[in-house]
Amino acid sequence: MMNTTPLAALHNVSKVYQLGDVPVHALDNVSLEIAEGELVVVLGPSGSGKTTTLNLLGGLDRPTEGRILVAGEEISAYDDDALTDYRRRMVGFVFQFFNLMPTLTARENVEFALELVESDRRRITQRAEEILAQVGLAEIADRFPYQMSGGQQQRVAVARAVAKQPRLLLCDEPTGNLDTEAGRNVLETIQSLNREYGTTVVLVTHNTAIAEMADRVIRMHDGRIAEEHRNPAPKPASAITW
Ligand SMILES: Nc1ncnc2c1ncn2[C@@H]1O[C@H](COP(=O)(O)OP(=O)(O)OP(=O)(O)O)[C@@H](O)[C@H]1O
Repeated sequence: MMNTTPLAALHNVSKVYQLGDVPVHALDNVSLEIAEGELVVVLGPSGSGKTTTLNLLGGLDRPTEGRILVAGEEISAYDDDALTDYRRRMVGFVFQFFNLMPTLTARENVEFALELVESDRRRITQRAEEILAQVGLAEIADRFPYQMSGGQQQRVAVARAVAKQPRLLLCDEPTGNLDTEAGRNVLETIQSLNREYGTTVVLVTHNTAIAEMADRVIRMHDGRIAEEHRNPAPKPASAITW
């Protein structure tokens, strides 16, 4: 049984960016609930508000209007320090461009992220080892990013994001810079973390094929939710192609 209290909720959220004198309505009165353990794919054309939604959920930005609640915390009311603390405790991010530290190995990239939330050196080492094995990278843990394929780098980025066991994993176009096979591998990794650990995932993309792996699909258009449906039989990521 799914918990009925949503893990995350947007209530009548609007976001207006000011471009000089011109207001840009990135989100227009969006309401949305995300259940704990759900894997949600957000689709939509460029400029429809996908990244804005993700950034608001992740506490990288604040709404102009409306409320955002995550795990009972009203993050839209938080100041900068509280938001930083929220991101550290609750959120893992994966971006299109892997954003690994080029001078650190895969293992060190993961350990570096863990150091922000954990001080026990032994636990950091252990946890990094464990998560790299889980995403199938144990053998290349001591390589630097330039010694890895794009897909491997993105899996390190996923490992880094989930090492601290965040409640929410937010992925912005995680396969956008990868070929189909490497992209599929990354999606398999994300799906297995969702299935095995119940990590709630929100994945933003304009690749409609990826929607097949979702529990729920949300389509955005012009800063609004244009359509939303539950997927009765989500596909294993391994079966997706584009
Ligand atoms: N920091 C900002 N300053 C001004 N305008 C912004 C800013 N961020 C986003 N916007 C505008 O808000 C709207 C929504 O942008 P958003 O990035 O959320 O769309 P998106 O659906 O993620 O698009 P893409 O697929 O291209 O990433 C766009 O019109 C964009 O130009």
